[in-house]
Amino acid sequence: MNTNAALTVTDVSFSYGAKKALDRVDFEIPPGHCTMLLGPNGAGKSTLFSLITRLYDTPNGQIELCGYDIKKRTTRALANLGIVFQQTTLDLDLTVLQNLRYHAALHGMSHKVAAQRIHEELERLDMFARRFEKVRQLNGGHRRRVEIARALLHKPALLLLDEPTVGLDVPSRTSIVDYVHSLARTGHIAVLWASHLIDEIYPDDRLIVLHKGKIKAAGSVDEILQSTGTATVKDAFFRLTQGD
Ligand SMILES: Nc1ncnc2c1ncn2[C@@H]1O[C@H](COP(=O)(O)OP(=O)(O)OP(=O)(O)O)[C@@H](O)[C@H]1O
Repeated sequence: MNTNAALTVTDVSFSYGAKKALDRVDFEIPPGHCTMLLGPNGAGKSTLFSLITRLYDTPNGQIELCGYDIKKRTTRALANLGIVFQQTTLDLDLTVLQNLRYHAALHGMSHKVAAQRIHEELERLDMFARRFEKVRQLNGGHRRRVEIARALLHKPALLLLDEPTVGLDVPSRTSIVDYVHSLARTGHIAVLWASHLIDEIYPDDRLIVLHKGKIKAAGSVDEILQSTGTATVKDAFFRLTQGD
């Protein structure tokens, strides 16, 4: 086991009644990389994210964030997590600054520390000049940037992204994909990114392919191409997600 892992998922299963959504799932997410979670519709990605964020209880198996069990040390564990959901969770009638201040307060940051962190993250995302604008006035790409800034305010070790580029135009999508990849590399943060879009994968990313609740493959892009005997991630994905 890698003791530096930001996230460790061990033997996790989950069912909705008789429907098994996750079946003995095991993996680790190391810092310094984007790990792309790929899976067709119904693979179990959202269920997995709901378990990691404690939206659902984990009845079987164990999930640890930076070594803290999310069931036994919930507060310590979740302090290491930043998340961007697929649907926006910003308050549209508050300004950018108000949304971020509110989040910082929930994380127990002092006003001074919050102001400094908000400044830093908005600057890095080129959004500082828009801090007094109401979120409702921002376009989709800018709203996403605010959500990423918010997820990073408390300096999490793991950033969880659930298809954050859905509905964005190509320039906004490209800038967010680039930004998050550089964040993983230079900030040495761990990123777990659920995506349907093969072109969001960079050559040095790690991949997890989930299909019908089971992990079909996990490793670097090269390892997965080699083990499947394919030339592209698209071909590897199709090969791994055919049948059961
Ligand atoms: N509330 C629920 N009740 C019953 N079954 C559910 C529920 N939520 C999800 N499922 C089933 O569990 C399985 C995994 O669903 P999940 O939403 O986690 O997949 P996903 O990979 O996120 O799919 P998508 O890419 O479409 O969002 C699917 O078979 C789905 O139909």
